[in-house]
Amino acid sequence: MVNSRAVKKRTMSGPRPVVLSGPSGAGKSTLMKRLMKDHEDVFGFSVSHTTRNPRPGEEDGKDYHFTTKDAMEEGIDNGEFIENAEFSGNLYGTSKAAIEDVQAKNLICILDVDIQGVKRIKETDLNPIYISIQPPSMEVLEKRLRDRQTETEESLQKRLEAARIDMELSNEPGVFDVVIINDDLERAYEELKDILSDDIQKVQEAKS
Ligand SMILES: Nc1ncnc2c1ncn2[C@@H]1O[C@H](COP(=O)(O)OP(=O)(O)OP(=O)(O)O)[C@@H](O)[C@H]1O
Ligand SMILES: Nc1nc2c(ncn2[C@@H]2O[C@H](COP(=O)(O)O)[C@@H](O)[C@H]2O)c(=O)[nH]1
Repeated sequence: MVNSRAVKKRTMSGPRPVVLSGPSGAGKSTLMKRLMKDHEDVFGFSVSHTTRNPRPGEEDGKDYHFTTKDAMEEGIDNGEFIENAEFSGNLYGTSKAAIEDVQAKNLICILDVDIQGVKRIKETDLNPIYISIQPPSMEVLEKRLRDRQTETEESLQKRLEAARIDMELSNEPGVFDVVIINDDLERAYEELKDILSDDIQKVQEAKS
């Protein structure tokens, strides 16, 4: 892991993208939504494709592009995705268009992907900042996932199994630039904001 100063570099082509990863239920969406709400016109979300069913309140085209396995596989075969992975029995993927849509607006592109996505993005020239959001423990993670009431018992067990692998890999040197333990939400959010503060300021200055 390098210090946060070292990850505050930017690509020449515009704001450097941010990859948020970490176990399902660790708090990625919670932190990301707050970051985007508090910094309007700074961040843009890379809307992934998925074959899973929408949860109550999720909007097609905003939270995900909800699609079928056949359509997604066709898109993958046509080279429309920079990465894709199977997670908890469903396909997920980042389309090139999802990233281009954000970059065209000169916003910091945020990608929310699992650990497989992280590995695949490392094979591309996207050059994002890699941030892992981790829960304080497996017990806390399981409680958060159960309390969220979005998973069947089968899906929950698959997610916990994936989380064990994720938690091990996230500690390997060089995988992530920064690992944030999301125990106290306020503290985790302050840490995330601090890591991105230079990038946020540069986008704000460019717009003023
Ligand atoms: N620091 C925290 N303390 C307590 N609860 C939290 C904290 N952070 C997030 N939560 C809660 O934990 C649950 C999981 O959070 P969230 O949905 O943001 O996780 P996620 O990492 O985005 O999961 P997924 O990858 O499945 O989308 C939510 O109900 C959220 O309100
Ligand atoms: N490799 C990818 N992983 C993705 C993508 N979009 C989301 N995800 C990850 O999937 C799990 C489960 O998400 P959920 O919304 O069903 O709870 C989570 O870890 C996400 O980070 C993607 O495009 N590629």
